[in-house]
Formats: sequence, structure tokens, C-alpha cells
Amino acid sequence: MDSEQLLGKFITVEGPDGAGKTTLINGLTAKLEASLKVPLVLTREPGGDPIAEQIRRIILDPANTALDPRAEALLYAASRRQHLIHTVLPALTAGHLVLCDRFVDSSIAYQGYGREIGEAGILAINEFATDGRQPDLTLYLDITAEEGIRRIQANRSEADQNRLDVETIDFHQRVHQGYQVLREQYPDRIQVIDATQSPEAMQDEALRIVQSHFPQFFA
Ligand SMILES: Nc1ncnc2c1ncn2[C@@H]1O[C@H](COP(=O)(O)OP(=O)(O)OP(=O)(O)O)[C@@H](O)[C@H]1O
Ligand SMILES: Cc1cn([C@H]2C[C@H](O)[C@@H](COP(=O)(O)O)O2)c(=O)[nH]c1=O
Repeated sequence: MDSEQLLGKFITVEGPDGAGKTTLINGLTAKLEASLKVPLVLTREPGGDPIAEQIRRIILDPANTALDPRAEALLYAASRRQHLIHTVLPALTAGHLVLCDRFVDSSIAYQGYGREIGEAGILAINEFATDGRQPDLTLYLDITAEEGIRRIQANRSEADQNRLDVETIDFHQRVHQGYQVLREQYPDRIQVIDATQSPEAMQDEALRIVQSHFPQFFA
């Protein structure tokens, strides 16, 4: 986020399904709070605001098999706008550290590449939704599509798998490819963490990256 009025910092966590984003965020939160000088705001996309959470339920409902790919992309962007305006920007204005599970990169990877809508169209609707705002730092959890889906199938009942989790392996491989393109486009913003490490090792690495990017936020 590069607006001068925003005193806080916006960190996103990205990666294929099953990469361990939720696990990382939970563990990293405890480690950050031990030494952070400012409040930490945890949030997620789609969701992170009451109306955005309602949109999330529509998008992820496995019963919504007829959802058109562009309608899906627009719903993610609508949810993102609501979340940005009502949760993220107020926290950044107040000087908080915002840690968000997914943001625009997910739309590029999943809708742009996974659904094969293309990067340009997804960028255009997200430019409108976010006024072109980008995270200050992105932690990308690096794992293959196959291993991510294996983890989900091994650990989540079918009833707990969402409409995207149950997509084909080809879809998840295209998503992974989309993330590789993003890593090449934004090598400074996107910091890569090997997601085949233990959860504890991943959390320690993430903490080191956040502290080195924003030392002013730590005691
Ligand atoms: N470093 C790890 N090594 C092995 N298994 C892990 C690791 N991190 C998480 N897992 C397991 O993999 C599964 C998926 O983890 P998690 O829910 O954190 O991923 P996620 O990226 O948030 O997934 P999704 O995007 O689908 O919500 C869980 O069962 C979790 O226990
Ligand atoms: C923000 C965003 C998300 N997705 C996908 C990625 C996941 O499959 C689900 C969200 O589920 P999670 O358990 O919270 O990771 O939605 C997407 O396709 N496009 C997006 O912009």
C-alpha cells in the first residue's frame, strides 16, 4: 500500500489450496504479538467484513456449480472492495499491521489462470475494486498443486471442502502456474517460504521476513 496517509502495513499470505496459510497465520500471530509495538489485525478474503462474508458463502458453496467464471471473478472483486473499505483501510489508517489470508494475487492465479479468464481482465476489475492498491509484503507458501490437494483430501472431510477445493487437478496446476508468473513479476513484494517445512520452521521464517521488512514495528 503506497498512500502517504496509511501509517500501517498490509501483509498478505498466498499460496495454492492446502499450502498451510491458516496454520501459518495462527502460529505467526502468537509470535508477532510477543514483540509487535502496534495492534495486529487478522483478516481474510473472500470475507473479512460482514457483507463480504455473505459473498464468501455464495462463492464457496459447492452447490453453486452454475456460477459463471466471470460472475465468480466479479464476486471476489466485490467482496474485496467491501473488505478493503470497511476493514483494511481503516486499520492501516490507524497504523495497525494487517495480516490478510489472500488478496488480488489469488484472483490472478485462480480466476486469471485457473479459470483461464486471463490476467488482463482480472487486473482491470481489481484495479476498479482496489484503486490499484497492492500489499506492502506478500508471503507466498510454495507447494505443488498435488501436495496441497493431497493435504486437503487427507485432512478435510468432503463436507468441509469448498467449491474450489473440489476442482480438477488441471485447474489447481494452472493456479500454481499463475503464482509462478506473479513471483517473477513482483520479486521484491512476494517473499517465498518453502511450505514443505514443518509449521514451526515456516512460522519462524515468516517472522524473520516480517521483522526485516518492518523493523520499526518491533520492540
Ligand atoms: N507445514 C505443514 N506440513 C504438513 N502439513 C501441514 C503443514 N501446514 C499445514 N498442514 C496441514 O495441511 C492442511 C491444510 O492446511 P491449512 O488449512 O493451514 O492450509 P490453507 O492454505 O489455509 O488451505 P486452504 O487455502 O484450502 O484453506 C491441514 O490439515 C494442516 O494441518
Ligand atoms: C481471494 C480469492 C480466493 N479464491 C479461492 C481460493 C480458495 O480456494 C478459496 C478460499 O478458500 P480459503 O479456504 O479461505 O483459502 O477461494 C479465489 O479463487 N479467488 C480469490 O480472489
